[in-house]
Amino acid sequence: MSLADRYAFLQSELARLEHAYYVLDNPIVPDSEYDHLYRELLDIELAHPQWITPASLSQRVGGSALKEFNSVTHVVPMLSLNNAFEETELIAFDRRCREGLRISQVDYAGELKFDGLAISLRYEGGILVRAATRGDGASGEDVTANIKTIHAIPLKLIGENIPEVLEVRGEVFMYLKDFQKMNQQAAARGEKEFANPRNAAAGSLRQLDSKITAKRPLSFFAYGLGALEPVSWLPSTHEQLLNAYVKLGLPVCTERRVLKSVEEILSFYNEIGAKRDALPYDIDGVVYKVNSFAEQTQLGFVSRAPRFALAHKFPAQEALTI
Ligand SMILES: NC(=O)n1nc(-c2ccco2)nc1N
Repeated sequence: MSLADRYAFLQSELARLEHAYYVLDNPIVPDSEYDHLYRELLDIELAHPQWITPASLSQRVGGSALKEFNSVTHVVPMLSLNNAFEETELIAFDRRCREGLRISQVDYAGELKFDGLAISLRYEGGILVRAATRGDGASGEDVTANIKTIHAIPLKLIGENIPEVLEVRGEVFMYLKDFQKMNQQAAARGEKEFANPRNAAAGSLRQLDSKITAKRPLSFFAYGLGALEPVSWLPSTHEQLLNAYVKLGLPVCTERRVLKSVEEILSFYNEIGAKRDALPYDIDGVVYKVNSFAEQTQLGFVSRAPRFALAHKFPAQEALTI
């Protein structure tokens, strides 16, 4: 095998090992084996810097610190969700959808509402080229260098069905165990501790020096779509979109299912509410989205929030005395 072939093998093998560890939560090799291969990759790049591409795993830890964040316009606005707190609001939501669509039954995609930071990832030709915060929904901050440090986010999409342009929307968050460990280490060093995982994620993404972000245990779940070319790539439903994301190597939470009635919506809400304290990350509710994209388009948006989606919030968790 030539050195160039060895380099190509290392790139794909390290990406495969990362995907198994950070996306499937299923390590294939011990950390020492991963570190050994990674060091070999760095040695080859030292000898052949002209071979380095933006998708090389060595590019996860960026270069020098930024002076400021550039602004990014969201061609497809990043919308917020209308909130519901009471069962009556759910029933009204389902009725509005059925009446708006003039049908008697609507399928909803039910998923968790992660309590982190909404982010838009832009992939061109399957390569991660830009990442931006939600901002005011119309424009956000370019946090590409910081996002590239998150091992759960692939620098390169995998599989045969990769669209030319794909903007993946999702949430950057911190697992509770990683958050607690980070705070313990900060306390041991006499440094500031974060109040909660959401603040820790937000503070980590706001770093102008991505070397600091690289030290923070951030993760990501995909749950939405922004720009897409060609639009023919889009499957018919939200559920199928998330299944396609899994095939592209993106992390998608498995705690999701199609709900076919208000009764099923309520049992999903109650089931998640009952296991909320046992989840490995913070959530502040569940989200229902009309599953069919054709029906979503028919329902459209009111002001800044979609008519076709609703967040159903849980009561605020009593402050944990850590
Ligand atoms: N925060 C969160 O988990 N979200 N947020 C959305 C969303 C926001 C706008 C459209 O979809 N979906 C999920 N699961």
